[in-house]
Amino acid sequence: MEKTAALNASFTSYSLSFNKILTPKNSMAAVSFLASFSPRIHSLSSPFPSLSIKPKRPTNTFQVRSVAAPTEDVAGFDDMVSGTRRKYYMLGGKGGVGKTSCAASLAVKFANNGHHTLVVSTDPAHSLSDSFAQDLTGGMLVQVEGPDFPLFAIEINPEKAREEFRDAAKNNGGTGVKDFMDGMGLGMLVEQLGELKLGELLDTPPPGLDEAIAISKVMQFLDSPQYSMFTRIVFDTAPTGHTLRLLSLPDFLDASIGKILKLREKIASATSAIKSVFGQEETRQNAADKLEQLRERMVKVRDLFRDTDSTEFVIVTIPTVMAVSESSRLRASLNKENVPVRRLIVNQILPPSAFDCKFCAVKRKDQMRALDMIRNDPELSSLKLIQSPLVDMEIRGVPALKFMGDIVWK
Ligand SMILES: Nc1ncnc2c1ncn2[C@@H]1O[C@H](COP(=O)(O)OP(=O)(O)OP(=O)(O)O)[C@@H](O)[C@H]1O
Repeated sequence: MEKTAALNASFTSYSLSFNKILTPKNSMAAVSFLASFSPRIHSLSSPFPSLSIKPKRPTNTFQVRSVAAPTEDVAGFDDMVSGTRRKYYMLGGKGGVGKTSCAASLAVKFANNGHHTLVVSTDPAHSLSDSFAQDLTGGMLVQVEGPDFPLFAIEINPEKAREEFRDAAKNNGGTGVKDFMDGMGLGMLVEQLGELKLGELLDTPPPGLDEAIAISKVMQFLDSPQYSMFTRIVFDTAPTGHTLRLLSLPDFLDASIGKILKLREKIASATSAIKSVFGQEETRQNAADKLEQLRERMVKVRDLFRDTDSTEFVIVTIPTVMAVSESSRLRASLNKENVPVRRLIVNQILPPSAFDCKFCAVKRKDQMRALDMIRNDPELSSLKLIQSPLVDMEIRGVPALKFMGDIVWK
């Protein structure tokens, strides 16, 4: 009992001193702020033993120290969790900054707040299974054990998605048709549509395609009534570069697939002999339908990213100049594409400490510089700034994710 109280007091001072800049002036306000949160924090059990050491000082006397001074907001979780209309949250940013940890912790928090939640990994290098410390592989919905309410996860296999596109496209007038047309002396027709670069498109699909298809596949099954119970969908997306390409991809694909279909029609009407290439009329029609469906789904993905009512892209970063610069570029691109962004998570911030070693002091200064950069960055300064501390253990498993979620998503 005594140990639990010590743990709670320690964690209370940990998380609050982290989130507030304490100066002699506001320390009393901080103490009452602290008191107002204590019931929620008391219910936490820390999966990080090393964070659960007894407090350095009693809460009401802990030394007030100016540690980090960013303009900090709470995430506005109440707003994120309210309502039963389906909402999509896409978490993205530079590689390794903590996208998966933030996405998984958000999913756990939604589920623990009564939402049927689905967390989707479209990152070709999946780490959801590692993050939840459960086997979620296989490209199917798998229930995550641990949260209070149903939480499902899916890791989409991008290679498989890419194959599907390749097959559908090939059946509808890809390289095979071009070769055939050349053989028939009808290459001119294909040349007229030369800018299509069909062979290239099919053999080396543009980057971002697999992720776009992965998202469209998820949307496809979410459209069916048997999955209508999911009210929160959290996407753990691929690193920035992929995301940016994905954003411009739907327009590109929309045009390309449209052209492929047009080519197919032209060729089919040019000669009935072409039928031998496409096979039976029925097969041809099926393949055409498939491609058309794919095109429609791409358009849906594009629209989903831009739907301010149901979707939000949350940028995750760390306090380094490189990561902040990349986040700024990501925000600018998302803005250009009209993708709604309201929140920026700055992950892995050094927790406050009364006595820094030399390394930590330098590191802290460095982080402060990056936080300053965010505050002065025209793309990032308007976003809600959510701080997430660097913890001294890996965030793995539902209890750890719950712990993280309760710090980040407030
Ligand atoms: N706040 C934190 N404190 C300590 N460790 C953290 C924190 N956030 C993330 N980590 C750790 O950093 C590593 C990378 O995190 P994560 O997989 O969430 O990043 P990611 O951005 O999804 O990476 P990738 O781009 O490779 O998919 C993991 O080992 C995770 O446990």
